[in-house]
Amino acid sequence: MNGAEMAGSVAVVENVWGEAFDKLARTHDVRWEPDAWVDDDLLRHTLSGAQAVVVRNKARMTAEMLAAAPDLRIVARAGTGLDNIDLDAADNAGVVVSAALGVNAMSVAEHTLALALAVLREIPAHDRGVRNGEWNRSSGRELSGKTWGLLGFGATGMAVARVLRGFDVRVLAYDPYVDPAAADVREAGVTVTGWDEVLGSADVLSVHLPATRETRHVLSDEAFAAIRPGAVLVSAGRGEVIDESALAAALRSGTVAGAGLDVRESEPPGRSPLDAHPTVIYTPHVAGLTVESQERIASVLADDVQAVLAGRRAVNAVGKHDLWTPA
Ligand SMILES: NC(=O)c1ccc[n+]([C@@H]2O[C@H](COP(=O)([O-])OP(=O)(O)OC[C@H]3O[C@@H](n4cnc5c(N)ncnc54)[C@H](O)[C@@H]3O)[C@@H](O)[C@H]2O)c1
Ligand SMILES: O=C(O)[C@H](O)CS(=O)(=O)O
Repeated sequence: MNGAEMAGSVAVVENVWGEAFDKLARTHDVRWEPDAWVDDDLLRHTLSGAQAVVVRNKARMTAEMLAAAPDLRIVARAGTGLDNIDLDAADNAGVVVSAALGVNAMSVAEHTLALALAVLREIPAHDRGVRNGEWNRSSGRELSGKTWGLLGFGATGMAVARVLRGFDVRVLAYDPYVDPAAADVREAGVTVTGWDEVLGSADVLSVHLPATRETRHVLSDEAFAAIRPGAVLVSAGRGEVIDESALAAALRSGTVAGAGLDVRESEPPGRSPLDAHPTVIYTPHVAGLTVESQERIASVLADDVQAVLAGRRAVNAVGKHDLWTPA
């Protein structure tokens, strides 16, 4: 197909991959600018004339950016968190926002378990030791028989609960927006309860909260003071939820025994007091990134982009419109 026959123009402004995106490029005029999110001017330039844009978690789709892209019909979010997209502005502009909600949840759940077990069994420290010629056979701690607390019981919290079925653990969850009587919640075998109970009971506390005005720094000095002493913390939602200075203090005092952090207050992070702590394990925001999840995400989003550009409804719309609605 030559440019004139293509079924619409698509700007890819962050690093996304998957076979379905490659297929989309055979029928649509796809402009790959994976670094365009870094600079607002470059992003604006890349969006000019685009009818669809594919973003991850960095490109800031603000009201101003949407206004600079008058041809835009759909913002396709290759992932879950929506903190970089002004949904109200997209709604007002008649633009569809499609997101792969829940599509990477099992990847996040497996990674959450991996981080918790790595902290409990001190795997990175042992690995470093053996490479340095040491043979330090100290005891780790079991997960069996313990209490796991989930902060946020949406798709990823629910997937963690599913993975935990293979372990002998009691699972508590804090999420005031879920109905404890809903069938999927009851079937998950999880007790949905209050903030204080989850904090005060959990031996492992995993965080699966989105970044919102309400969740910023909810894990503060005050919250760490309420945590069960010696708990392990895993952070797999958004870094802004945890006040990292408060976490560093909680690690120093021993309130928190160790932490597995996939997400950080700023990404990539600068040097941090957490770096010096031997029981802190980092991963670079990869909990949701697996070959399988990225293929699934590409598939659902490419379908939605194709649909909206052809005048059909998006299946994964998260805003007011599932069909482009010229403002
Ligand atoms: N580390 C990663 O790679 C990765 C991957 C996927 C998602 N995420 C992040 O994790 C977040 C959660 O993902 P998800 O798929 O479970 O999303 P989700 O929307 O399915 O679940 C989020 C849950 O948080 C709850 N919640 C919102 N505000 C709350 C509050 N103040 N207190 C308690 N609960 C609250 C909601 O009710 C919802 O049930 C996403 O928003 C995204 O930012 C990170
Ligand atoms: O929100 C998500 O889905 C994850 O944080 C992964 S990414 O899409 O933001 O990279």
